Amino acid sequence: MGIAFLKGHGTQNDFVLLPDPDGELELTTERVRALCDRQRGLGADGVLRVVRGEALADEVPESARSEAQWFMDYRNADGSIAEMCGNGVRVFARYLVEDGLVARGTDGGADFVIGSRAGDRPVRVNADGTVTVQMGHARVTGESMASVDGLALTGIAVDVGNPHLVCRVDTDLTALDLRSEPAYDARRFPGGVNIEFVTELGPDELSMRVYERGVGETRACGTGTVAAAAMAVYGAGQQEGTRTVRVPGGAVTVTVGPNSSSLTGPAVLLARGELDTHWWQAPA
Ligand SMILES: N[C@@H](CCC[C@H](N)C(=O)O)C(=O)O
Repeated sequence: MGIAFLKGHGTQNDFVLLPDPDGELELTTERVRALCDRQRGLGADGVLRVVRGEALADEVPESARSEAQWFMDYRNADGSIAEMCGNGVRVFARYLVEDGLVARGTDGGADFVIGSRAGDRPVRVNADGTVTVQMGHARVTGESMASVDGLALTGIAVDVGNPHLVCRVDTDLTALDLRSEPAYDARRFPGGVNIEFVTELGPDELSMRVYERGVGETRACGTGTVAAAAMAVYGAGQQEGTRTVRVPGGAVTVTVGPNSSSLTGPAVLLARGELDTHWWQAPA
């Protein structure tokens, strides 16, 4: 028997899911990198290990211990661990419901909680397959600088469980060269940072590109869209507000309040199969 996997994406931020209810898989950096590699692996921006909360209790910091039945063990494509993934958690939630690991209610939707290293995230899998996630407080923690493609930008630092630097861009967003990592203040972000480039398209609509920590440019970043909406809503002097955030891979809806935020968007499962056990032992 090989090792079960699924492939999914949320606004084209794509993931390999590894169902591992009892926490038996040894998810090494090498294996994550090989799985995510688009030539020698399945190809993905990250890996979502689907594990029961009780099975992972010893591996997660005390602050992230959860009573939730399922825990999202998230890894970036370079093998690093991140606290949270807003697109990944939607795909993770949809998998649990589609495979009957969480039951739907009479309205066809399902409400439950998923544990993550950033804390518990209540989710609703809607009857139409979209997913709404309560993303917690998007906390603005100050300002910092980034530079990319010859542009020096001032950004707003936003903590969505993981770190973000949201930079407003007045020039054509599609022309930005994000093939290499933007420069940022490593003293301010010693663990690295996800950097969003954002243009306001109208009072309720943003356009965003992102360079993700541990991955590179991706076609979407859920936590990044929450950070971008927080920048726009709070920056407009509002306590709460809703924004459509357009990214290269689609669009999501984000609502930001004084101490809370929510993210609604698509979650797609497109394939499932088995990894070869020989490859898993020594990914080539
Ligand atoms: N794609 C994710 C964010 C994944 C983690 C991030 N790269 C980090 O290192 O913090 C999302 O949809 O939020």
